[in-house]
Order: sequence, then C-alpha cells, then structure tokens
Amino acid sequence: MALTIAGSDSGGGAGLQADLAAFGAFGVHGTTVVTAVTAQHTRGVEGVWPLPPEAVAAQLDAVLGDLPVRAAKTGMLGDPAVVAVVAERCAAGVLPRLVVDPVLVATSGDALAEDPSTLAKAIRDQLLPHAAVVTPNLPEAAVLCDLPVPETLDRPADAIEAMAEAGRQLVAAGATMAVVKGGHLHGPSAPDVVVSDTQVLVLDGPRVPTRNDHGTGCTLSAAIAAGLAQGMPALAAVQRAKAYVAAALESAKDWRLGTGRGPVDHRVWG
Ligand SMILES: Nc1ncnc2c1ncn2[C@@H]1O[C@H](COP(=O)(O)OP(=O)(O)OP(=O)(O)O)[C@@H](O)[C@H]1O
Ligand SMILES: Cc1ncc(CO)c(N)n1
Repeated sequence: MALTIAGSDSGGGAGLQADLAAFGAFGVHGTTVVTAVTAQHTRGVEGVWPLPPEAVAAQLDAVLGDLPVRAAKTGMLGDPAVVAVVAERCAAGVLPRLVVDPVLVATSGDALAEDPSTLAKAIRDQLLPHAAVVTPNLPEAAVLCDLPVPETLDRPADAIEAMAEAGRQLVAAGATMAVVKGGHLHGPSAPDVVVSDTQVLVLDGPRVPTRNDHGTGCTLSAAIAAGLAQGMPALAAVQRAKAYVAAALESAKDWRLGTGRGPVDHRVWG
C-alpha cells in the first residue's frame, strides 16, 4: 500500500484524486494525507484553502501509526511549515521510498503556493535529501535549480542537456534519482530525463496531441510510488509510470470533460 500527501482537486483530474486513481490502476491500496482543498476545474484554480500543519501532522501520524506504508509521494504541500512536518517524519525513518513531486503551479498556470520560491527552497533543502525520486516539470526545475530551462525541442540536444544539468543539481541536493519531465516542451515528443549518480537516461515517447493533460504530473509520480510500493527498482518504476501516463493520455485524447484541459484516463492499466 502507498500514501499520498497532496491537495484535493475538486475537478478530479489532478491532486490526490489522480493519485488514488493511479494507485488503484496498479492494484495498490492508497492512503491520503490532505494538505489543502482547492476549488478547481479543467480551466483553472478558483480557490485554495491550506490545512493547518497540525492537521497534516495528525493525518500522517494516524496513517503511519497503523498502516504498512511501503512508499509515499508528496504533491501539493503549499507551505514550508508543511514541508517541515513531512521532513521530520522522513528524518525519523518512517516515510520510506519517498517520491517528491515538487508541485508549485497547476497545469492551468495558477499558483498552488503562496510563495513558490520559498516553498521550492524548503523542498530542496529539507525533502530532497530523503527523496528516492524527485519529478519536477520544467518550470519547477527552473525554480528549484535557479537555471534557465528549455521551452522547445527546436534544438533537442541543448534541451536534453539543460534538463540533465537540472537533474544533476537535484541529485547533488540529495535526491537518489531525478526525473526532469518534458511535458511542457513544444515539439513532436515528450522526453523525460532521468538522472542518478550513475546514469543519465532519456525516456522518450511521441507527444499525444490532446488538450486533456490535466494531472499528468500527479499521475506519473503516483504511478512511480505504486511501483516502489510493489518492490520495483526505481528506474523500472519510472519506466512503467511513463508508459502508463502515455497510455492514459492516448485513451482520453478525444474526451470532452470540461471546457478546459481535461483529465487523462486513469483506468488504462491492468
Ligand atoms: N502530450 C503529451 N504526450 C505524451 N506525454 C506527455 C504529454 N504531456 C505530458 N506528458 C508526460 O506526462 C508526464 C508529466 O509531465 P508534465 O511535464 O506535463 O508534468 P506536470 O506539468 O507536472 O503535470 P501537471 O501539472 O499537469 O500534473 C511526463 O512523463 C511527460 O513526459
Ligand atoms: C491539488 C492539485 N495538486 C497538483 C496539481 C498539479 O497538476 C493540481 N492542479 N492540483
């Protein structure tokens, strides 16, 4: 079984709703620590109500005090005080196989943190040393690493090298593996760059032509956590998760759910 520490997306496409759907697709029971409630749909975020750090701590301790959490992921944490609560449990050794999705901004471009750069610094300094895998998208990698990141695949070698450099910095900051996601790149493919101490690997795949890409990042990180909970090595869990997201995008590419960027089809596996 696995745990997600994340915000609620009322639209059901991202956040803890996406995480539970992805866990379920792999047959992994999901537990949830809610960090915030968002009023959100396929067009954007209408409101954010963070939970007090004490409420996050109480949920974490309730789950960890009873259930055998084999792997966990963090999504929207929102507030450096919540990062500190999670980091404390990591330091105590009770949050194994942690996947950190450093959520700062929604697919729509709306902020999911009051002060994204302070939150990014807290995540980098306090959570990355405990992360088995960290999964920034390109804007998140830019803030975490203070690096310019590419927007297009016009010069693929340059784009991949910039993503690899961000990944190396995140590994130097303490993550065992970094997956720098290329979902935001303009071009014919959607390459993710995987970096660890020993290798740099490009996981490439054709870009699915669709506007239904809300929650792909949450879905990827939850699928990685599901793999880790099932005992897979990190790279195998990342490769399976990438294939799952591609299949979920393909299956939902013609859906008309909402008038903005709709969800992916979480049911595609198994
Ligand atoms: N149109 C697409 N076709 C194929 N793969 C995609 C597409 N869009 C995103 N992906 C893949 O989905 C995963 C998530 O990437 P992305 O960069 O979109 O994350 P994100 O911005 O954190 O997502 P979100 O904020 O929507 O949850 C990556 O593996 C990426 O390569
Ligand atoms: C609650 C929540 N978490 C994460 C994301 C990132 O897609 C989102 N849009 N909403």
